[in-house]
Amino acid sequence: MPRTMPGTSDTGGHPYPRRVSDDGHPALQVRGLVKAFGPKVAVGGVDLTVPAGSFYGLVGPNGAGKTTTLSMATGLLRPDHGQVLVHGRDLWAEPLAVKATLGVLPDGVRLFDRLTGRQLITYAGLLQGLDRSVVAQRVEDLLGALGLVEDAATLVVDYSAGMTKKAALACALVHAPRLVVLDEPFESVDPVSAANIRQILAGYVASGGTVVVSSHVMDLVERMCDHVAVIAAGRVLAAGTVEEVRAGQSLEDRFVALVGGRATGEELAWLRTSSD
Ligand SMILES: Nc1ncnc2c1ncn2[C@@H]1O[C@H](COP(=O)(O)OP(=O)(O)OP(=O)(O)O)[C@@H](O)[C@H]1O
Repeated sequence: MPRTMPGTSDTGGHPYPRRVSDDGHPALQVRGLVKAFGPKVAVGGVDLTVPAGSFYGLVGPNGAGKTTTLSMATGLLRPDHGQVLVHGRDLWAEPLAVKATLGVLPDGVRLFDRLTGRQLITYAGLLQGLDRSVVAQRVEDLLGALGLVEDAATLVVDYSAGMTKKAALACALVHAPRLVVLDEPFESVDPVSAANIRQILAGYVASGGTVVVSSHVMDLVERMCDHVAVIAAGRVLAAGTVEEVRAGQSLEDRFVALVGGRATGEELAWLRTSSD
């Protein structure tokens, strides 16, 4: 069943204020993005249109180019070619102004991990130019929502992988951006925390925000997202609503059909312990 899009859904009762109506532009438009690392073409001409108010999944096998695409789409990595428009504004033409409207959870980027969790999120909010009292309130809200209150005074360097992910997510959300781009937000995160994060993101989308997530977990993307793009070898193989892309199959089956690459199981015969 198609999900109700923000703007038409009944969001009564949830704690997220409805955002100003969108400006008619997609939240994110990626046109002809290309990135090569030496001879390796990581992203070979990717086009994506992420409608405002959508929950958009980006899926693909290891090495498909998801992180490279999202890094270029969020101003972390300069494309060789192509254009990135965020709500109609050219990210690479006016990076500071556009980045202020973006929340980003990058994959594997070092945090200032000699700060405590509370300090790190506070620092992220202050860097975005928020008032100190606003930051203080939001930091406590985020620590509570993400289950980090007890560890708020612990140095981030001493956090587990999942706790670090949650602290980084809080940093991405503290300035209430219009678009959040999250690279593998659920990796290493326990099921209860993952459910809390999903709930936070669903509320954010219901209030008019836009979320882009990359994930390897097809079931999660199918349940959580209303749009999806399948990317492999640096190219988009399919994109659209989840219903369109899965075309009557489960998203996982469709993904395997599109991407291929299932091993036959014959390759590692030496690994079998029994001789028969
Ligand atoms: N800095 C780099 N230098 C050289 N090659 C790179 C670099 N970053 C990425 N690549 C290559 O580009 C390709 C795409 O990598 P990318 O990290 O974007 O894939 P991904 O889809 O995010 O993979 P995964 O699902 O495993 O995280 C891979 O072949 C990778 O080896």
